[in-house]
Amino acid sequence: QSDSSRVAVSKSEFTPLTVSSNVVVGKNVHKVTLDFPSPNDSLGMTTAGMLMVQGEKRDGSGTIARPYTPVSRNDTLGKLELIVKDYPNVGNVSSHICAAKPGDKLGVKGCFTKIKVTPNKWKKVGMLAGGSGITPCLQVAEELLSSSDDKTEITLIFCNQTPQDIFLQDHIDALAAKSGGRFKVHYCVDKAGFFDFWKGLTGYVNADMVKKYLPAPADDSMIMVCGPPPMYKAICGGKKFEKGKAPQQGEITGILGDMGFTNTNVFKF
Ligand SMILES: Cc1cc2nc3c(=O)[nH]c(=O)nc-3n(C[C@H](O)[C@H](O)[C@H](O)COP(=O)(O)OP(=O)(O)OC[C@H]3O[C@@H](n4cnc5c(N)ncnc54)[C@H](O)[C@@H]3O)c2cc1C
Repeated sequence: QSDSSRVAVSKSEFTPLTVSSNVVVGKNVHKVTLDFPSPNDSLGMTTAGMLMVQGEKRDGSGTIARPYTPVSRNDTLGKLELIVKDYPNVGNVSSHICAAKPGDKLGVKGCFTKIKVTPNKWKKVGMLAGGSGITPCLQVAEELLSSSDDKTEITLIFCNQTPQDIFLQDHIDALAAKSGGRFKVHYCVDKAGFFDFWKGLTGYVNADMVKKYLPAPADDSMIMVCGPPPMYKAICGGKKFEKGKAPQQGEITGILGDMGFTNTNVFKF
């Protein structure tokens, strides 16, 4: 962020930003770029952060907002980028964002920090991402890998339903390739089907995969989990939702709980 840079997005009210591009990057997955009012403006985010995006409800009954995770870097000037998975025919804000055309405006509020990530805070970080749950994991990996002082060993297991559903693979593989071994990636699919060429992991994430690829429970390690509710339930237990309160982490149960992980070394996005 340069001295003359201004934070473009307010934490207290929705700031309208103009869509400058909307590109399909996978099955029902879009990369949407939003321009800041000035090319010198910045996002003002502390990693790992998210922002709220407004959208029209599908039934036309008004506007609602949902959280999304910027995948552009904190120091990117003039724009922010989102990766959004559309739920066609059922989604509300996801469909609103994915249908946006260059020139359209989207209301954005934030950024809000979910967990502060700084270089060498942990020795090892494991990541379990399901589908669009890749976005916070990518944000954290990019932030740590961009620091020349950082030595964190990061291992990601990126889960999708089938090999065709995997998106951003080129981007993720390129990050790993230039990380000097600091960032390792394993792809896992529920079903490889007739994809004989599939060389990755198959089936839902299990204890053997966690033991083999991710850090063991330790004070200087952290496992980050982001995916759909059934994935949280199986891997670490769901987040705790109470009316009128921000979502809480909830107890660590499931595969990670059985392996001795606790809230000190697991974070649910
Ligand atoms: C901290 C945080 C960060 C997030 N970051 C991102 C991000 O970077 N990119 C992104 O794409 N999403 C992200 N999400 C999810 C996002 O906030 C919305 O929940 C999602 O886009 C669906 O919102 P919606 O308004 O379209 O659908 P909703 O109105 O919430 O749901 C409508 C219907 O859509 C279907 N649906 C919604 N979600 C799912 C799901 N996960 N699996 C299957 N069906 C579903 C269901 O049928 C549901 O009844 C994040 C969530 C959190 C909590």
